[in-house]
Amino acid sequence: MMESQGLSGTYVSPTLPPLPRQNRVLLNKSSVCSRTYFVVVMVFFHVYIINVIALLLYVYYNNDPGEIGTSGGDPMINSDSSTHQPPSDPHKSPDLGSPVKIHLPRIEGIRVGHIQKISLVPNKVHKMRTLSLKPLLFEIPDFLSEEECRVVVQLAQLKGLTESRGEVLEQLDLPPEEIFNLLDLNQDGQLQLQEILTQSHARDGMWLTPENLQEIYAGLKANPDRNGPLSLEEFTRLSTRDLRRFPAPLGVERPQPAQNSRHTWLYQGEGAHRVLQVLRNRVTRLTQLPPLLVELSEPLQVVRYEQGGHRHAHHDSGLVHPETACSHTSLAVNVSARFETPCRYITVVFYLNSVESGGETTFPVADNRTYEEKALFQNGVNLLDMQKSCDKGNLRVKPTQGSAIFWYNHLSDGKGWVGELDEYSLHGDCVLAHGTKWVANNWINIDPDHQRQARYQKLVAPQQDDEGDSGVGIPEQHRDLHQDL
Ligand SMILES: O=C(O)CCC(=O)C(=O)O
Ligand SMILES: [Fe+2]
Repeated sequence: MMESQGLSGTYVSPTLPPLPRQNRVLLNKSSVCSRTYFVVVMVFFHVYIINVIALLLYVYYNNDPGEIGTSGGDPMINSDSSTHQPPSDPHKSPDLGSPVKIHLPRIEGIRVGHIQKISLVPNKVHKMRTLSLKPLLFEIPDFLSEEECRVVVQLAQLKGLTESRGEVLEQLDLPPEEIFNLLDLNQDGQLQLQEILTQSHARDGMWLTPENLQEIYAGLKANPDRNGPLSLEEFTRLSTRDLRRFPAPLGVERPQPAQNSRHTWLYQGEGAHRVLQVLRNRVTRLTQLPPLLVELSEPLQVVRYEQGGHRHAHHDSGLVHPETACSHTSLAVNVSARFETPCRYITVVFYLNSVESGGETTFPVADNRTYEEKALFQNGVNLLDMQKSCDKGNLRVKPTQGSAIFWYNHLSDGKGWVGELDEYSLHGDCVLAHGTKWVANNWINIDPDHQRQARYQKLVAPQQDDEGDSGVGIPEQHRDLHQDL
């Protein structure tokens, strides 16, 4: 009884005889235990507090107002949840010496046929329709007024149009070793499948026909591992015959001029014709991109096609690869990359007149379940060839005066910046059956390498850079109401 009192009680009556030694030891042990318990609890408590503080700091720095390349907060005010809000990510830009948060707004397509109301000009509501999700492609009827279309065409005529580079048929009279060497991008002495596939993305410089590529592709597939690589010896055996320039098919002796178009470039910056400046601002509102990114992009390209004119399927932008640099940033940032590509995040096409027959812009693989190079050349059909296969593509847009279409040539990188080339953005321009077709291309150039873009901006637009908001935030008056119907 006494023992149990001594063990469990905190105070021991002074009138009671001293506790046996063993019990005293037990008492001491008990107080040590409670101290240890207290220390452990305190340690946990502190760790918990530190975690909470770290979390708060993380949230704080992730919500810091952006600098270069940011949209400056809510990029697009939308009536419902259809607005894409890319997750934020703090990027360090050593050249700018400050953490930079990048949010490129990206308009959501929701589903094919979805219509959003957009406010682009005062007292007018435009309806923007989703044409495809892969690529993310929209059509905006009446984007330009008849008068604006007329002014753009006349300004182009005033400036003068030059012959667009035709696609020529020419036998390649280079020795196979040299062709092999040109194709061997990584210079490892072997041809990998990826190196051949890369060729099919090439734009104007395309110099092998799809048939040539198919032949080499078949050779790679025929190799024991079914995927190449090809040695020079194997390549020589395979392709010494009939290497021709794109897009003339083998056996064609006297091809028609393939493109039959003329073009010019119209500057849209300060001092340019009011209509051109207005159109540029409208594109900024449409895309919701930071104005500076739009301002620093290529001028407006105006193209006139005559009867028979067309453009084979191509990508407007290039593959994102460590070996490639963007044309617009390469000089400014002095990079020494092996290849240069126009980094066109977005293409906006304005139709300046209506076309009766032919001349559609076509997206051969839009919304296909998968994208496979070899699916472009199947059953004797070459989906890249607009002279033969225009009607075989998945989607065609008829040019209607004043309409605009726009699409993203790149995917998002998942952090709010420009990611990989969207291969589904492959498009071409069908043969114009008769008459004339006038279009304008507004390309928005953004380097997928954010640091290169930031350095470029710092160089070409230093004032805006120093102003804090970098001139790339969306001005209040540019914020649109995008409303889904
Ligand atoms: O004219 C068209 O419809 C599209 C033109 C085009 O894709 C281009 O010039 O890159
Ligand atoms: Fe194009």
